[in-house]
Amino acid sequence: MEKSKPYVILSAATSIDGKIATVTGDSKLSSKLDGIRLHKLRSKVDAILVGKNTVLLDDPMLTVRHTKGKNPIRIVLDSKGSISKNSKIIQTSKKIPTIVVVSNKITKSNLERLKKFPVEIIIAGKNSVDIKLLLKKLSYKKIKSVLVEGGGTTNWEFIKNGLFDELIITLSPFLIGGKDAVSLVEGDGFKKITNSPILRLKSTMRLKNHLVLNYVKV
Ligand SMILES: NC(=O)c1ccc[n+]([C@@H]2O[C@H](COP(=O)([O-])OP(=O)(O)OC[C@H]3O[C@@H](n4cnc5c(N)ncnc54)[C@H](O)[C@@H]3O)[C@@H](O)[C@H]2O)c1
Ligand SMILES: Nc1nc(=O)c(N)c(NC[C@H](O)[C@H](O)[C@H](O)COP(=O)(O)O)[nH]1
Repeated sequence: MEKSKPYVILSAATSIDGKIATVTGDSKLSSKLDGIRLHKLRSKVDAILVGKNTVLLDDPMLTVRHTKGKNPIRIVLDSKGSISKNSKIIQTSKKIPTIVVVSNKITKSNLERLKKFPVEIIIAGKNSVDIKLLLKKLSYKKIKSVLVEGGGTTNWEFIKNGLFDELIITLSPFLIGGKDAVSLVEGDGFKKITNSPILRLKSTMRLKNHLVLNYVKV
C-alpha cells in the first residue's frame, strides 16, 4: 500500500539565537563544509521544498553542486502563483523538474502565466497551500522523501500539524538578533511547551565551529 505521506526532513542553518536570516534577509550561515554535507543530503532525497519568500530573497538553485549526485525535484509553495520568470528556479526548470504548488486563490491570469513556464502545477488548498493534502499528492507521484529548506513560515506549516519526521539544524557561530529577523519557526507558534512536538537527539556532528544537530520526531 502507498504511504499517505513522504518522509519529511526539515533542514536549516540557524544562528546561536535561532535566526535563519538577518532583518535584511542575509541568510548565509552555513560553512563550506556544511554546504557539502547539505548537498550530499539533497542528493539522497526525491524532492526539495521551499516557500515563496525564500525564492524571492535567496533566489536559490536547489541543486546538487558541491558533491556528485542527482538533483531532487524542486517544489515551491506559491499560493498565488507569483514566482518571478527571472528566478533561477524558473530559468532552469526546463532541465530540472520543478513543481509550483498553488492554492485555489490563484487568479486566472496568474495561472495562465504559470502554465507558460516549464513547470508542473499542483493545486492544493483553499487560501494557502494545504500541506497535508500536498504531501498526499506527492505520495501519489511516488515522491518518498522531501527535504524542506525553509523559510520560517514554511517550517511552521509543517511543524504545527506534526507533518515532519526529522529535523537537521546547523547551529552556526553567529549572533544576529533583531525582533524582525526571521526565526527558524515563524507563524503563530504554540501556546504551551507541551504542544511542541517531542524530539529525540539522534546524532551531533561538529564541523569546526558549526554544530549539526539531527533530531527525530518521537
Ligand atoms: N538559514 C536557513 O537555513 C534558511 C533557509 C531558508 C530560508 N531562509 C531565509 O528565510 C527567509 C524567508 O522565510 P519566510 O518565513 O519569510 O518565508 P518562506 O520562505 O517560508 O515563504 C513563505 C511564503 O510561502 C508561501 N506559501 C504558500 N503556502 C504556504 C504554506 N502552506 N506554508 C508556508 N508558506 C506558504 C506564502 O507566500 C508565504 O508567505 C529568507 O530571508 C531566507 O533567506 C533561511
Ligand atoms: N542549510 C542551509 N544553510 C544556509 O546557510 C542557508 N542559507 C540555507 N538556506 C536554505 C535555502 O533554501 C537557500 O535558499 C538555499 O540553501 C540556497 O540554495 P542554493 O545554494 O542556491 O542551491 N540552508
